[in-house]
Amino acid sequence: MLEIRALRKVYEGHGRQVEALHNITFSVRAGEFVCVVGPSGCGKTTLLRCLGGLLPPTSGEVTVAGAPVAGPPDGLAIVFQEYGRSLFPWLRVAENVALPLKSKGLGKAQRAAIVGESLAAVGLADAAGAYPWQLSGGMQQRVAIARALAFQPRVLLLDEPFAAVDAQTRADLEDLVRSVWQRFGVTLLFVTHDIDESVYLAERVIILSSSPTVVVEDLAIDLPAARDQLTTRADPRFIELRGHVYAQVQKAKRSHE
Ligand SMILES: Nc1ncnc2c1ncn2[C@@H]1O[C@H](COP(=O)(O)OP(=O)(O)OP(=O)(O)O)[C@@H](O)[C@H]1O
Repeated sequence: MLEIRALRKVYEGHGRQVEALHNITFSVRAGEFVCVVGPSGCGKTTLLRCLGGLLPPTSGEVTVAGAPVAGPPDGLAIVFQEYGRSLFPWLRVAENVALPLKSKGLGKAQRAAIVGESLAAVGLADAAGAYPWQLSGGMQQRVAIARALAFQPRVLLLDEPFAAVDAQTRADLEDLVRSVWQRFGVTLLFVTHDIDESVYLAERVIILSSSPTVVVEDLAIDLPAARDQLTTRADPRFIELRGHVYAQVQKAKRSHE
């Protein structure tokens, strides 16, 4: 579903060059849940922007469902880290969630049904009439997830979506994203710098090095599909996997110092 081949991205400007991505190759099959983890500043956001068609690569190729990405691909939605800036404060929650449906040419009743279903999926059916600024940070991020779901994407990209919420809310949102993935069968690429989060969430973890950024390892997460914040995180296999990812990230950092 997602193919990234020899992707390189160099930012140029003000007389200097920053090579954010050196050479990235990996793919994500339809319906997979893959996390990308790597040290701060290694180019995770740059990678997602290239995938989402928001940024042209310097070289290499990115395809979504077989089609080369030249602009935002059909059927792809992105949830950003900064929920505060991604929702419109002058629109009510339901209106924010309805926004991506405008271009789909659906009738009013159909739009309302999809909005209601998406809000219910994130546990916010009661908040439809509220304004985003009346909600907590975690609730606002759930609205952003509902908006992405309303679009009924085949591919969902999430860029450190829980970085700005407290630990308890973060755990709830992690479980929400896994249940959404299981229920809607969407292909999901989730970027995080949090090693525990990547192992808890994904079926596969792509570990990136620091700059010049390459894929260090493509690791299958062979934990049971039913995950639980208490039992999964206490599972010896979880502890082994997170230890392995941690060591790889540390090694990747050291090799560039
Ligand atoms: N628009 C830009 N112009 C120039 N350099 C940029 C631009 N955007 C990002 N960079 C540089 O590219 C590198 C990768 O940035 P990016 O934001 O993709 O990393 P990241 O892994 O998402 O970082 P973090 O984990 O801190 O969010 C950094 O060195 C950053 O300074």
